[in-house]
Amino acid sequence: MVLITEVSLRDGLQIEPVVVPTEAKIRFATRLVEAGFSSLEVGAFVNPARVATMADTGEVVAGLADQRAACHTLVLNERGARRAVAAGARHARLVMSASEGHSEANSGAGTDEVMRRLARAADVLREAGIRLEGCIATAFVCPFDGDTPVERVVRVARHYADLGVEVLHLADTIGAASPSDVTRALAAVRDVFPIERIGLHLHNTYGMAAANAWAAYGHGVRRFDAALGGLGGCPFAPGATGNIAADDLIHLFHREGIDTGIDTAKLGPLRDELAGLVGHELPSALAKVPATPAVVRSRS
Ligand SMILES: CC(=O)SCCNC(=O)CCNC(=O)[C@H](O)C(C)(C)COP(=O)(O)OP(=O)(O)OC[C@H]1O[C@@H](n2cnc3c(N)ncnc32)[C@H](O)[C@@H]1OP(=O)(O)O
Repeated sequence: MVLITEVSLRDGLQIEPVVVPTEAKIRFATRLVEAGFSSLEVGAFVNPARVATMADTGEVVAGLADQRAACHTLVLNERGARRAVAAGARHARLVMSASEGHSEANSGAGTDEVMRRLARAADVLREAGIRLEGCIATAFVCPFDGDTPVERVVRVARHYADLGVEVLHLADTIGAASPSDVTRALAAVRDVFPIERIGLHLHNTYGMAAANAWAAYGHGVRRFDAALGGLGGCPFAPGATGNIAADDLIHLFHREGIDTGIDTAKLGPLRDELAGLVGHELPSALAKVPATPAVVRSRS
């Protein structure tokens, strides 16, 4: 069994020029849950002047309070943590970059300062009983600084462990990692988090996301972020394109006889709905092929 966190309402939408109405976000998240997703990323408590489409994250979280799925949101500072608490969030994902260049572009501060901010944010979140996960952006390659040394990744992982983070996510923010990069980083952080508490957040910029996911699976990783249709990208990382497509990744696992708990028959209509919300076609492989039940099936 693999846990796929569907991130289109956060990472998917954050790079889109349209602001999707709150009600449409809540409706789409509800349908994702009906399709079998038990974990979603639904927004980010960040400065709305920098990412306008995340301004309603509090309302989205509140609107999904009755859902049985875990609804995750990003928190990058104490202000964001207090907003998460006020919205009644039960899960939060701390985020910081491993590299200095992306940290400055994304968070407006270097990594030392962001570590201090996240410590204050984690205090607020823990106090409210919110479960913490931690994401390391640019864990493999930075668009400004180049390859990220694994020592920088391990340093952030240790900080997260000290803050009470339960699950560590390594993010290939610009989709430039290769399977050996994934192997190297996993080997380094496994001393800090056990493999069952490590997830991968992949982008498909250079077409290597599926290879990276499969390499990680071979090392024991069972948690993956993915966005339906391959929507997404970081607005503060030049050259970043879409997330690994949830529909393609689920197809890969199902063909390999690995269960995801997702009903693939529901993914096509959901992908169409998402394309309608953002106003353009989505780039996943499955978006381009006709539905062929003999191929798109679970062997598990
Ligand atoms: C790799 C990824 O894909 S991560 C996801 C994409 N990246 C993001 O969403 C991060 C975007 N960045 C940001 O939102 C900001 O840089 C933050 C929240 C990380 C830090 O903000 P800073 O600019 O350092 O905060 P600072 O304390 O200087 O405040 C600047 C303004 O933002 C506001 N602000 C700061 N944090 C928040 C927050 N969490 N929520 C709402 N407003 C905020 C402040 O009130 C202030 O507003 P003002 O100008 O009206 O006075």
